Amino acid sequence: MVTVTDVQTERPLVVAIDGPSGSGKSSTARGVAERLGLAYLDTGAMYRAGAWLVADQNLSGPQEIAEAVCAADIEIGTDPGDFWIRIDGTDVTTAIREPRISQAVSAVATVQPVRDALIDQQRELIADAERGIVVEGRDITTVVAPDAQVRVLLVADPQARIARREAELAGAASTAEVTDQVIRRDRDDSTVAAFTEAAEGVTVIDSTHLGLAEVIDQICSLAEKPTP
Ligand SMILES: Nc1ncnc2c1ncn2[C@@H]1O[C@H](COP(=O)(O)OP(=O)(O)OP(=O)(O)O)[C@@H](O)[C@H]1O
Ligand SMILES: Nc1ccn([C@H]2C[C@H](O)[C@@H](COP(=O)(O)O)O2)c(=O)n1
Repeated sequence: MVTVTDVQTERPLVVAIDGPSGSGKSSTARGVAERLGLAYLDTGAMYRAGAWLVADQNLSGPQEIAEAVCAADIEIGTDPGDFWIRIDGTDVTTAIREPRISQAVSAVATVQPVRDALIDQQRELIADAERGIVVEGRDITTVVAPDAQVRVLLVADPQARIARREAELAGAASTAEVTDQVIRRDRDDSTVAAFTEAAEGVTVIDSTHLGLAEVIDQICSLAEKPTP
């Protein structure tokens, strides 16, 4: 296996991708990781696993949520071709994508002790990725890995993001529910993570009128000339 390193520092390559809901972060990050032979970390899935646990145990309030999620054992796969996630030994790979979890996840992701615990774990996973990694979420370019050699804010118009999510859910949620999952969720999530504007040094890619392959091409081009 070839190891992708930043030639100037010999650090394994880290590609950080942030953006609002439905902008294409997961699909793009997986595609970049597959093309460059890197690992892939879906940090949103970790918050979703926490939300699944909170729903499963019928918990409420920041204190109960923090106690349960911070004590939980979250294991996550980093192979872009074989994603899985477990919490306390239960496989929740499929369950975390249910609309009820999308609706509830911000209430977990906005609890600061939960963020602190998951950010620590995310940094450990990045440090362990010897062949380099693509990491996507809301605070990767700013908090989790601000020293990543490639930092991208992936955006798209709200109408495009809602339409993409509606197409993906294929009637499983109403337009009002999808709009809530995209617009209200971004509003809540942006109270704890800065993904509505690019931080200094972060490249903005607007995917509104770009196909998935074009976005992957653009990020792979950035990876060919990473910031030291
Ligand atoms: N450039 C693109 N053009 C058209 N459709 C796209 C593009 N990128 C992603 N999609 C589609 O849009 C939908 C949302 O993409 P994806 O799940 O990758 O977004 P996301 O930013 O990770 O969303 P979330 O943060 O809500 O999980 C998927 O159905 C995906 O196939
Ligand atoms: N780094 C991150 C990643 C995700 N979140 C929150 C925001 C989302 O509502 C939720 C699920 O993420 P998704 O799977 O939709 O990308 O997790 C966050 O706060 N920070």
